[in-house]
Amino acid sequence: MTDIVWHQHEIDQAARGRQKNQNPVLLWFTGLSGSGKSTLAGALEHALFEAGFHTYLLDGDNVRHGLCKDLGFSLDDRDENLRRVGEVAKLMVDAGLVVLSAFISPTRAERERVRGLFPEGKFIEVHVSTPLSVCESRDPKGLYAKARKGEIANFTGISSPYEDPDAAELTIDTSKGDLATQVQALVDYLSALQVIDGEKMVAGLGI
Ligand SMILES: Nc1ncnc2c1ncn2[C@@H]1O[C@H](COP(=O)(O)OS(=O)(=O)O)[C@@H](OP(=O)(O)O)[C@H]1O
Ligand SMILES: Nc1ncnc2c1ncn2[C@@H]1O[C@H](COP(=O)(O)OP(=O)(O)O)[C@@H](O)[C@H]1O
Repeated sequence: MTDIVWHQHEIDQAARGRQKNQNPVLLWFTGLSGSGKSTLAGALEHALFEAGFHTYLLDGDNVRHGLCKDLGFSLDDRDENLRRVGEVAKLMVDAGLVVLSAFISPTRAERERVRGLFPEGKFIEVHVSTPLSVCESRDPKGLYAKARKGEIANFTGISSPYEDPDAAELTIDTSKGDLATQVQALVDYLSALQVIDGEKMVAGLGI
């Protein structure tokens, strides 16, 4: 590795962001299975896309069909899953995009490692803090029932740990309030940070 030297290209992240009228960042949604990560990230992406912003949503279930299909759910495999996703997200932010990611990402160390890939302010951690009891009662994929019966090993919240973030930029419990209000809170945060120009958002957010 010592013989490999970084090549600084002329077109950089700031230039790509300017071209797209946005300030590229990574919004990292973390929380239990069924907490609402994909729903929230998907609704926010929809609202941003409708307003003309340039986005990409990286979703755990989807990434595990390709880039990470060789990985399971041991803590080591999750670590490698999130290492790869962090690096891919970094490239996408560098490409000028507002990147959203929806991964359980159960440990503080994994999330802090991804945060460490970005300058201050570019990694926005969103803790989807919906309680385990609510996630388990939703059980949209029937996975909690299988985990309780011992048919799935290492299931987050049941037989594998989830560590709550200490200092997430935002915390959203989807068992309270409605989706439109939650998405509006995210949009307001991005506008305040000048990631996007909030004036461009379409009324109703497309929800
Ligand atoms: N053992 C176990 N534990 C947790 N989740 C499981 C497991 N097995 C399969 N699934 C399904 O995989 C989705 C989570 O994948 P992630 O890549 O987000 O997980 S991780 O960040 O690497 O921990 C998760 O998706 P979400 O429900 O969208 O969170 C589950 O559908
Ligand atoms: N903001 C929300 N408000 C109310 N219910 C929600 C919300 N987001 C998700 N849900 C419910 O929770 C279930 C799981 O959501 P999902 O986004 O798939 O979670 P995750 O990606 O964290 O596994 C959905 O099928 C839906 O019924």
